[in-house]
Amino acid sequence: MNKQTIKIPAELKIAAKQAYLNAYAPYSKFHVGAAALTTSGTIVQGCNVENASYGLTVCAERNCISHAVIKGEQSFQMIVIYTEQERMTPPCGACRQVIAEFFEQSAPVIAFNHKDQQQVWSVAELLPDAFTPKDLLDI
Ligand SMILES: O=c1ccn([C@H]2C[C@H](O)[C@@H](CO)O2)c(=O)[nH]1
Ligand SMILES: [Zn+2]
Repeated sequence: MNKQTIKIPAELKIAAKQAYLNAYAPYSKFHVGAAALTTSGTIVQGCNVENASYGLTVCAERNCISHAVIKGEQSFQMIVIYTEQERMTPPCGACRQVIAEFFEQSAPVIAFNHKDQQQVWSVAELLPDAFTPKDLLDI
């Protein structure tokens, strides 16, 4: 994965922005949209969904991946995360673990904002030496 040459489909960014509009974040007011491109080329969306019991909040990235799994998609090319923050929003630790379950180590995770600034990480950069299905092979 070359961060300079990675091609992000315009539709993927549009999908993340659209999901952002549905974020349910009355407590933090921190709205997040995500969209993932599956290996088969389809786009799935997610937004953060908070709860009055704060700890039950689910992030946009994990909702996006679960949404894909529900649709029968378990393999991905990339995921984009949209916020309207000056600082690009990286996935939290829980989301990094779930991303590592389904994405190649070299797959790009792209954060972008309303000014179309962006930051790209590989899955391996976000979660080096991740615990993944390969670590369960001995049981
Ligand atoms: O990458 C991130 C970071 C945070 N959040 C959500 C969780 C919570 O609803 C709010 C503030 O943490 O933003 C996401 O959805 N994705
Ligand atoms: Zn998260």
